[in-house]
Amino acid sequence: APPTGPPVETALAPVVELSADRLATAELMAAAKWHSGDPVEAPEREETVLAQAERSALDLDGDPATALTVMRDQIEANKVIQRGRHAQWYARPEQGPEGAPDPTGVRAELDRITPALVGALTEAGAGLSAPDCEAGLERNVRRVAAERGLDRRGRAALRMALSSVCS
Ligand SMILES: C=C(O[C@@H]1C=C(C(=O)O)C=C[C@H]1O)C(=O)O
Repeated sequence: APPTGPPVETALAPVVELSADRLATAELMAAAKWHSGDPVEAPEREETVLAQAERSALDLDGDPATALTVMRDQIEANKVIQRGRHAQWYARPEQGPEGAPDPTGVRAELDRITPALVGALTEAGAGLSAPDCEAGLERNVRRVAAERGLDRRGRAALRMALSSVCS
């Protein structure tokens, strides 16, 4: 008999929710860097995030290659949001952020999300190669986008962050 488990749509729910949580931090990081003048791209930090993702996958008996590929997409999507905000604020400084969030705190939040996201991917397991993976992913994207009121750019970034989840 084929293995039974939760429907892939259910298994993907935490993957999509944690990805949306992760993208929400891009707004804070964009504001932090707008104030500090630091560039959006922080290559050393990216290496740290990727190493943590790989380690989490190994610890959980998951698939490190999947964890790395998905996290690379998550990082790219995060930078798209940050660059979009910077372009907007450059063009219209009056729309710029009021506060200057502490980037250390934002990175601590990202460091909590990474193992949870890798755990959710690991839990989804064989569902990621199921024929209905893309459909289940898209239903979750629409639900989470509606729940959180994501705009077009936010939805596009969420899809980008998740583009390698199904294989
Ligand atoms: C979120 C940041 O900005 C970028 C995105 C990263 C990420 O998504 O983890 C990591 C480094 C930066 O290239 C950051 O600097 O921490």
